[in-house]
Amino acid sequence: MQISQKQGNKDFAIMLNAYDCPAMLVTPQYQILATNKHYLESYGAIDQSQKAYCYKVSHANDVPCDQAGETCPLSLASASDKKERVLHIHHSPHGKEHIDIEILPILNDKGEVKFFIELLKSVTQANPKIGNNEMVGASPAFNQLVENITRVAPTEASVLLVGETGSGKEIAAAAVHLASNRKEHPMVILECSGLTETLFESELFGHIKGAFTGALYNKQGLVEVAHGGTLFLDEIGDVPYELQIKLLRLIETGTYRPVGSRETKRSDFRLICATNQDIIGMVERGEFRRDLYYRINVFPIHIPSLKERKQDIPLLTKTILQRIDQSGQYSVTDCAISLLKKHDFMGNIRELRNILSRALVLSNTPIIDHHVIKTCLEIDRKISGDSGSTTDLKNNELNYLRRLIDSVDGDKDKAAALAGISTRSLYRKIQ
Ligand SMILES: Nc1ncnc2c1ncn2[C@@H]1O[C@H](COP(=O)(O)OP(=O)(O)OP(=O)(O)O)[C@@H](O)[C@H]1O
Repeated sequence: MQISQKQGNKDFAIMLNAYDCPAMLVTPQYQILATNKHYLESYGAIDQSQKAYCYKVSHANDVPCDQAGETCPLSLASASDKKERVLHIHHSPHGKEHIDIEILPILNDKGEVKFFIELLKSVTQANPKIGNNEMVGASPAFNQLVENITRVAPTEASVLLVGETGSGKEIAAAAVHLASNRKEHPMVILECSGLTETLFESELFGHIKGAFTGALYNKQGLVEVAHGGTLFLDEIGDVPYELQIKLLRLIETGTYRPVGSRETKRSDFRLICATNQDIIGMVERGEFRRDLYYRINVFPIHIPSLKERKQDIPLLTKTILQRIDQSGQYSVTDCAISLLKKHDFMGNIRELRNILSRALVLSNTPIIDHHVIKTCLEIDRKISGDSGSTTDLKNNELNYLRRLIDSVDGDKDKAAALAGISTRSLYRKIQ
């Protein structure tokens, strides 16, 4: 616990220790009067030789956040006289961090705000700097996403993640699960597209031996595995209409029957669904059950496309590069990043990842420059049939694919996956 000697306010400062997270006592003039023991453990002592202001300590700013064009929790709580909550990126001894801030105004008997208690909860599923597995980003669209995830995660509400392909729906589902009270239990994923009725049912509910031809053993369903944890249904819009009623029954009652069994089982899971389709349009066209839509759509979260968060491209590029090449020897030039920023990423972050995987193969040096990125982007356009078919481009593509195959020791399935094309197309192209 740290108390500003000049201000005293010891009683308030002692109270801060009752919070199980870092907390500080702040005046309406932004001055930090005290911090609790969790604050000290997480962020260290504040220099009290001069007045410590929250905007200086947490943001390294010289003016309050609202004067720097950001939301200021203090001014929000002053205006409402109520508890407020915002997501901020703080500077800390560990670098930049997403922090979920809760701020409580303390009023005197005249109803004037005397102090604020600021609670700071670190959001570990998001990272505004290069990170290992978490979602990274620092743009307003990304911060809004993190704020939504942080709010809904501790509740039991069903979440519907809506976003374009490759925009990060699965990683967002994992972030919700990891920030929930169910994080010690599994998150089970079912990819709903392309499943026949029998397969869907037996995957989800399990089956007993002899339930259908080929059912040689009893098989546990994913719903059972998800007990206590989270069930993530990816591409929910692809569940055939006839099967939607079974899903509805499961969600409404928490009960199900393994295929071929008369026994009714029960599972307690939190539901997260994802789609890249216009699911409301599907409801209106009668392709998706309205009752099921209302069940899965308790808390919808929009996953921004890369187009909506172009300013995250430099950070994402560096992070993804580090994740695909753990030797850490590769770097990207500013010119290459500018080129990436101009690209229209229809496949979003997955496309960015593919392009960077290709760049590693094509680059002759550990410095990935704009020439390499340009070639990777041109190959992409060529593969999707969207550009002039110059001989150069064809040769580039051929060279690239050959080097890609060499780099994975001749494994053509792996090379095709890296190039984002089918193995058949790969064979056709290298003939
Ligand atoms: N914010 C992020 N920070 C770092 N990597 C990310 C982020 N968002 C997505 N990715 C990466 O981008 C790739 C695609 O993400 P993900 O699989 O979650 O997308 P998706 O929307 O579920 O895709 P699909 O629509 O095909 O199911 C993954 O490699 C994932 O790790």
